[in-house]
Order: sequence, then C-alpha cells, then structure tokens
Amino acid sequence: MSATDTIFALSSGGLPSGVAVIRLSGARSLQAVEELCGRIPPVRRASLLSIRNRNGNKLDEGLILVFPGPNSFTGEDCAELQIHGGRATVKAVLAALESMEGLRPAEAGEFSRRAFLNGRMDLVEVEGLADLIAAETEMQRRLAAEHASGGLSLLYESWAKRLTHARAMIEAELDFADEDDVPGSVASSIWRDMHALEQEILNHVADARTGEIVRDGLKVVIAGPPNAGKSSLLNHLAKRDVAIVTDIPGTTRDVLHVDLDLSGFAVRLYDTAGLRATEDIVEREGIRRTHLSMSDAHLLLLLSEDAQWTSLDGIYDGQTLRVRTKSDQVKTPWPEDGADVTISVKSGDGVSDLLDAIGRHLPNLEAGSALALPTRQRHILNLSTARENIRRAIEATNGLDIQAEYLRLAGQSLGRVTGRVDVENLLDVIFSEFCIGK
Ligand SMILES: Nc1nc2c(ncn2[C@@H]2O[C@H](COP(=O)(O)OP(=O)(O)OP(=O)(O)O)[C@@H](O)[C@H]2O)c(=O)[nH]1
Ligand SMILES: [K+]
Ligand SMILES: [Mg+2]
Repeated sequence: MSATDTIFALSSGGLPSGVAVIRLSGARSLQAVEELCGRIPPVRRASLLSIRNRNGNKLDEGLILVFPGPNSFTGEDCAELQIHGGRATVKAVLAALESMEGLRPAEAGEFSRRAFLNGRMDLVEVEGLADLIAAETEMQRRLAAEHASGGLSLLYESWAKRLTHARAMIEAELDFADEDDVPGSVASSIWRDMHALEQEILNHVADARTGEIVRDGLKVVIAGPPNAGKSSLLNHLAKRDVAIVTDIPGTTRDVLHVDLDLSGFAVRLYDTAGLRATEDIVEREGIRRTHLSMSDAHLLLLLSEDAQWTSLDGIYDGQTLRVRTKSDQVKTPWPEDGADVTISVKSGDGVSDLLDAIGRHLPNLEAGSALALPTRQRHILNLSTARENIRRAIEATNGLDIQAEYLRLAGQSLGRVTGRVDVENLLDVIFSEFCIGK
C-alpha cells in the first residue's frame, strides 16, 4: 500500500441507485479511463462512453469526466465514472479497475487526505467537509459549509499574520537596538495589537459551546420519577415507538435517545430511568446511567404528573424546565404547581409550548450570519495554548527575545489548528472520520 498508488472508490451513496459515481485519483487515473473507455475524453467535460473490461465485454455506458492535476479535488489526476447504480454493474466496473496494475481501492478518507497533503485543503476545511457530509440540520449545514469553504481558516490565517508581523517588528527592534534613530516605542503598537488579539481569541473560544451545540446537537435529558410519562414524551416527539411504555413504574432502564430537528438545530433527546430509591440492581444501574447522562446535559426536562418535583440537589445544577404531565387527567387546574409547561401526550396539549420553551435554549444566531465557530476540542486546545503564549509574551519582563519566542509558540499553536505545523500524528484520527470514497 502506498501513497502513490492510484486509488478508486464508489463515492456516491448506497446501492442500488439511479446513478453511481466511481472516483479515481492518482497518476494512472487517465490511463485507467483509456483502458476502460478506449480513449481519454476532453478534460472537465462529461462524455457519454461505453465501459469495457479487458476482454472487450461491455460493462455499462456512462458519463466520464477527467480532471488533470493539480486543479482537481485531490491535486492529482482524477476521474469520475458516472454509471448505472445497480449492484452488479458497480461491482463489475470496480472489479475491472482492481484488475489494473497500480490501482487499488481507497481507504476511508483517502481522497481528502491527499487533498490535504497536496495543499488543496487545510485541516479545518477537511473537518468541515466531514461535517458537511454528515450534516442533517440546516444549522449543521451552515456551520460545516463555513468551515469547509475556508471561512474559519481565513480568520486563523489573519491571526497568524498578526503574530508574524509582531515578531518581525520585535526582531527589527532587537537588530537596531544600538542605533539611536530607532524609536524605542516601535513595539508599543504591536503590544496593543497583541492585547486585542488575545481578547479576540478569548471571545472566539467562548463561542465553542455554541459551536458544539450546533454541530453535535443540544443535549436535552428527560428525567423524573417513574411513570411520570418520560418515555411517552420521547415517543411523542420522535413520532415513533422508540421506548417501551407501560404503566409499571421502573419500565425504562437503559438511556435511549432520538435526534430531533428544532428550527434547523439538532436536538438530541434522552429518555432515562425514573429516579427513585430502589433495591432492584438493574433499576439502580439504570438510575446511575440517568445521573451520568444528566452530567453533560444542556437542558433537563424534569417531569412530574403531580407537581412533586424531584430534588436535583447534588445531582444536577444546569438549566431545567419543569414539565407537568398528563394534563388530560387533571380535573381541576392547579395554578401554583411550579411548572414551566403543562402537557399531555394523550391530547397533545402543551406540547408545542414545550418545544417553544426548549427552543429558547438554542443558540441565538442571527439569520444569514457566518458561523465561524470552533467546534472541536482540538481547535479549542490549540487556540487556548496560542492565547496563553500571547499572554506570556505580553507579560514577560526578561527581554524582547523571550517575548518574541512566546509569540512564535503562539503562531505554532495556530498552525496546528489548520495543519500548517506538525500534525502528522493527528492525520489518522482526523481522516478516519470519513467514510470510503470521500
Ligand atoms: N392519560 C395519560 N397517560 C399518560 C400520559 N403520558 C403517559 N401516560 C401513561 O403513564 C404511564 C407511564 O408512562 P411512561 O411513559 O412509561 O412513563 P415513564 O416516566 O417513562 O416511566 P418509567 O420508565 O417507568 O420511569 C403509561 O401507562 C402511559 O400510557 C398522558 O399524557 N396522559
Ligand atoms: K412506566
Ligand atoms: Mg420510561
């Protein structure tokens, strides 16, 4: 296996499908097209050609495109075979490709990896592309598109430039320190800018929680005593029978979740085991898991059918909505019950109010604004290290050269985010997020 092999893969989705796209990348891509189709079609233009194996048997007919490097997705010679998406057809064409010298099936993420190694994309763009392929809601799409198209990279590059400029000015001051005609305050405007940059990075990192919520979804945990109607609510909102519902208290033991799309945001809703003191070993394990899922919840829905609100002291101290359930059974309304929302999944009453209340916990993002938010722990760690080193540079009192060194380290951390600086050890992790053919 080698990075110089020509690779190929089915890049479109599951079969059968109307059209299937097989992608090739590497030095032998064009030659492979010639062997299959008898000739190399004009570049970057779809040509309808017959595809034959080496015995001359016609396998299919399809639109063939070639993209010579370096202006291709991977930077290498690439080709695309748009063929019929029947399983046997795709299998036959893949087999014909595999039989060719120097060609092999691509590994997961290998096309993107080559694009990165050939400078066609940086790491933030690569990660954005992975997110774009996985995006299921409008906000996930917008965030991923911003990253994939280089919006975030541009911001990080502008920061890196400011660091480089500051270092250059400090170097100049060091070089000419003995000469009288260099004003000693060259650096003062630089340090003002470094103060500003530190604050900008700080603000950006503070948005990480929003970025994570947009990318991974708002985690909403349904909790409360047994039989409060937790699983019924999950099923109602999911519009399918995900969880078992019975009138036996302690029915749910495992934590279940469903993904909802609320105003374009992903919301991950968790159903949990009812909270009560119990000697049942299985139920106790369920309650332990309930506590675990509460620990990283963004929002808790505390359910109760009789307004006896379970105490969360020492268990959970985040955002909570008190939800009174089974309103269809309540004959006389109970005004002072402390509930934020009252619902019945039987009649549907109050459910849209509940969704509105959950919606108020979603990030408040202006329509149409660029979503240049950090989304990954990898970004946050490197950005925080960069910020720390800028701070050290500002505060250092033991010489300009030490200060310049801290700025260099800050630039290096920024470089790790986009992949300009030693990230070799990270590549396997990042590209394994992709599926084959990407
Ligand atoms: N009338 C009425 N009954 C409801 C409503 N919601 C749930 N129930 C009933 O309440 C009982 C318990 O519902 P579940 O959804 O299993 O309650 P749970 O909180 O998940 O219970 P555990 O998993 O045991 O903790 C079932 O018999 C449901 O049919 C409602 O809005 N109205
Ligand atoms: K139950
Ligand atoms: Mg349940």
